[in-house]
Amino acid sequence: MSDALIIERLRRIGWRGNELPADGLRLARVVAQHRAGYELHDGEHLFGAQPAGHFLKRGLDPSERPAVGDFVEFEPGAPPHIQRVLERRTVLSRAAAGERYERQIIATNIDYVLVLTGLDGDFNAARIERYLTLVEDSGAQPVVLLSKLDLLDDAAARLAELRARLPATTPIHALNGKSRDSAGLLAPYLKPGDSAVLVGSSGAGKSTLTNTLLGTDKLATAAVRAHDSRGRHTTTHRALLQLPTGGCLIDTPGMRELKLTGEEDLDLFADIEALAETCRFADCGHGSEPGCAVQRALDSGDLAPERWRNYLKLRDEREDQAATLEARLRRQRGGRPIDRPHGHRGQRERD
Ligand SMILES: Nc1nc2c(ncn2[C@@H]2O[C@H](COP(=O)(O)OP(=O)(O)OP(=O)(O)O)[C@@H](O)[C@H]2O)c(=O)[nH]1
Ligand SMILES: [Zn+2]
Repeated sequence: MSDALIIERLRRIGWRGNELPADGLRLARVVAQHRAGYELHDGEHLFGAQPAGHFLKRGLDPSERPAVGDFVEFEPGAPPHIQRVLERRTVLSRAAAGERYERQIIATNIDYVLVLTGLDGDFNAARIERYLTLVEDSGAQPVVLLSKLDLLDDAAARLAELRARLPATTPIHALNGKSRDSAGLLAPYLKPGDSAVLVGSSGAGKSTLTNTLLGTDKLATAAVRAHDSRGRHTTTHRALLQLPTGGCLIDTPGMRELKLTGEEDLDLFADIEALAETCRFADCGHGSEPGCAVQRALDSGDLAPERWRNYLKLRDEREDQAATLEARLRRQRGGRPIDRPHGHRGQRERD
């Protein structure tokens, strides 16, 4: 097979390089990771592969191992062995569950993260904000999609609420996931060579929209359904979908239950942080302290209680993760406490 054809196939699944590997190695993209190994795609075929021995060394930073979305060099064989991970363009990650603080990669080399929420009863602007926090710093561009527009008489109020909360640079599209028009609307995010992931809670309409993007009919929706042991319907795993627009959609189960990494900025809540800076006491708990700017703003209605709760939740999550990290560092240092820069006690009036 000619190099030109190999390159053309790799372009279809998002490869942007120019040079094919030498030394008998070949290029492919990681589209799934299982306990038993990896699934790779070369733009034409899907096949299994194993990581080379050096990826299994204890103590290796997990982020150095192949992850979904990676372009990798592999040695053909039975089975093929992944030798090297190419440099990542973007990295979506989250805090790994468990007692050790670790970043876990969800997907790499993603250009657009399509955050899907139903405009119906499921609508929750705070949750959308949390999803966006996860995308921040990944290098990928978030796009907010609101499905089930056709079920609402008037979505203007919900759209306005969301527009006011999100950064002006974040696109928001309300759509009907069942309508062909939606494929046209989203085409700019699914151009040839671009990779997108679709995230959103169960029932938001991910499968419906995916089928619309694929241009397949209702039959296909049924075909991708399966029943798990508890009889619930689940979406069977189709790791990489090549779309008619030339882009590809990576569907990874890891995107389904997103958790914050503790490393994101609280940028979306910069106004609240600025407000809290104006409390009389520097270490104000924003409860019943005199001169609390947050309580004042809540009383006057300048700060919506829901937004304040959402901010606290996000902050607590980050603090939990920081505490876990600190405990680990302390264990590593043989139990000695770590100097804390903000270790003051009691109330300290601002000067
Ligand atoms: N009217 C209307 N119904 C929609 C729309 N999008 C999805 N639905 C319906 O909402 C229900 C859930 O949609 P799915 O596509 O299965 O949702 P999902 O996000 O894939 O859900 P999981 O597979 O559980 O993760 C289905 O009955 C769809 O037909 C929409 O834009 N308009
Ligand atoms: Zn306060």
